[in-house]
Amino acid sequence: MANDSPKPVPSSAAADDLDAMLARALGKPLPAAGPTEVPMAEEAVPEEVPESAQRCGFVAIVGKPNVGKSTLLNALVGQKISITSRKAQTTRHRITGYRTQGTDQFVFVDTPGFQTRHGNALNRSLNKTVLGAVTDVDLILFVVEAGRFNLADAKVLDLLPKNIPVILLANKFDLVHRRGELAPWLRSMQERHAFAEFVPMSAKNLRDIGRLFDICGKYLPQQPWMHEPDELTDRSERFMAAEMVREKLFRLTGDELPYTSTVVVDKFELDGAMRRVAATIVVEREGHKGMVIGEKGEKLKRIGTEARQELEKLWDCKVFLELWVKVRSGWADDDARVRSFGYE
Ligand SMILES: Nc1nc2c(ncn2[C@@H]2O[C@H](COP(=O)(O)OP(=O)(O)OP(=O)(O)O)[C@@H](O)[C@H]2O)c(=O)[nH]1
Repeated sequence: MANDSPKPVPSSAAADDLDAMLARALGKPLPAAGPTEVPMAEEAVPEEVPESAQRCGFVAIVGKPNVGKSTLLNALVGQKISITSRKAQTTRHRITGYRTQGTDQFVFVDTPGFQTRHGNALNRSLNKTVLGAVTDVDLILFVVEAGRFNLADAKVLDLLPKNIPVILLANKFDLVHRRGELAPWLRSMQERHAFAEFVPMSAKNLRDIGRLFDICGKYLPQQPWMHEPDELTDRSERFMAAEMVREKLFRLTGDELPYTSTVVVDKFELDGAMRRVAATIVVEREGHKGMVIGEKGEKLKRIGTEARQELEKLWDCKVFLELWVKVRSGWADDDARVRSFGYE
């Protein structure tokens, strides 16, 4: 088993050694300092692969909030299927994305960042989702910010089963300017868990994503694919609509709006080639409603326009999107409400 024999880390790695080690882990050259945006992949349908040659497995992406899990999932799938924002706790559901490359089919499971700060019903539900996601997989990508590790990371690491290989994925490597300082960090990380491999990278760098595929491929068991090679996700269009509105909501309101605001799709209809969506943004207080609507309704209008444009791109059709805002105080503390809004 790969994680029975962690890679030895040089005991007194100088910056050069570390660079060489990182280069080996990543394949040369090291990532450029600035991140490059990952373009949406034009999904090429893979050539016929005989069933006997197919490999297929589950890969869970775990980590505390805001380390870049959703950015990574989107880049791996080659399409935006998970929303991202600077606001922690954007991902609230287990999202499965697929990617088929050559003989390999990867089934990726994205998880909400594990919540340690508040014990409300929403967070209890989120944490249960994380636990469910890591128990039955072939490989775990434990995502941290390169060079950093705190209590929140430690709590996630503690949850990981010992019998499944875990790759330490040191994300946001583009933000590390003194790579030499990573050596002691890496040593301390190896003491915390017998990681199968160490991958410093940037989820925003397409070349790093290619290398990550090569690294992960060898952990997939040999078995027939579970999905069509051009399938990308098991999430419904209705779900994607709610997620897209939620992303724009968080991006455009910044830190003013508490993360407990959510989006519920009230209507989803196919009208010829067009999709008609009506959704409600649910906030906890009257004051939050104003933040969402903005002066003369400008903010809400922008949220609607940006979400509509992204959905039109995603589905390649015209979208008619109607948005409402409602106040439901205390919903995130109420188990029944949390369930009624679609959380498991
Ligand atoms: N510089 C840099 N920023 C990154 C990288 N990966 C992600 N980010 C940024 O980090 C922020 C958080 O990314 P997300 O992908 O939403 O993080 P997450 O872990 O899914 O967050 P939760 O949904 O809260 O669990 C966003 O602003 C991303 O653009 C990276 O490799 N380099």
